[in-house]
Amino acid sequence: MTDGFGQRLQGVFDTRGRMCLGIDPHPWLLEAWGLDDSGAGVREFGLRAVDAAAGRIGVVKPQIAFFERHGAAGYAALERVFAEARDAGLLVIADAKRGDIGSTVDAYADAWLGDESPLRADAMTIYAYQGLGSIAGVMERADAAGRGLFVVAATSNPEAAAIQQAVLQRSSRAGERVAGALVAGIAAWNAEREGAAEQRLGPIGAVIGATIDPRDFGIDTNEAPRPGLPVLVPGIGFQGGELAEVPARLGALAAGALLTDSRQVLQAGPDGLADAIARRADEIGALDV
Ligand SMILES: O=C(O)c1cc(=O)[nH]c(=O)n1[C@@H]1O[C@H](COP(=O)(O)O)[C@@H](O)[C@H]1O
Repeated sequence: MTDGFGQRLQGVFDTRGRMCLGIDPHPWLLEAWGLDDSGAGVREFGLRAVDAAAGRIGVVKPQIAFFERHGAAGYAALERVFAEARDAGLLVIADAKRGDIGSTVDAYADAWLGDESPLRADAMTIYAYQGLGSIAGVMERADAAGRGLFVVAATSNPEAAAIQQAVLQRSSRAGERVAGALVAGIAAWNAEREGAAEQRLGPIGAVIGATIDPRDFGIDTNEAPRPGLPVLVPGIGFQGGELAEVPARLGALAAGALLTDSRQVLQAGPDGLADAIARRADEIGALDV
């Protein structure tokens, strides 16, 4: 049986550290890198980013939106970038942020997590605002395939708080905040799986931004879930999140933290990127988690 996503992510933490490079080919970055804003441009950008990450860190997170802007050519570029990343031994998180009724979201899972899909990644980002039950099938599929999910919980953008801090009315978790209930629900799902007791990290994780305090979102940071919860932490650097504050803010959840940085590192340009990644990875490696 193949290792689960949680075990593979833990293996990366132990050997390559906790940095994830976000691959976000913004038009202004393409220009700064001397590349066209085209399918060929985003492919070249993605391949150079993978090349710079390989051997230095363990995870990359292509932001699908910037490839999707180029239609079929953008998707062809993504397939190449994913394949190169896999060949380089990097874990790939497809930042696709999908969500819908269960039967539709299952098809998204086929696209991003299916063994035969050319777009298969090791994990994807997903929304559960149509109910955690709407992604129950995807959680099962991901786990069965040794892949993972990062469920959007408490995001880095300030305008998200109104919805993510709202208090649930009708649910077995009535009275809890949306983000806190999602995190608790995921942790409970991870814990109920067969073999969970032996695993340090579960397959289903949460997105918790570096710019916010998870306690404001009703997220329990005092008690470590068992198995541990993978936590994708965006928002450091360009969005103002302070790396040094992340361990204290996440508290008991810091053990599962994967810190992702896109623009601040990418703006070093193709020639400076490898050094910029190495510097950021060192800063992350020095954190007390
Ligand atoms: O899921 C994400 O990665 C994500 C969640 C979140 O709360 N905030 C957030 O910025 N992101 C993504 O993380 C990346 C952040 O990029 P930088 O701000 O350039 O580091 C973008 O691709 C965002 O779409």
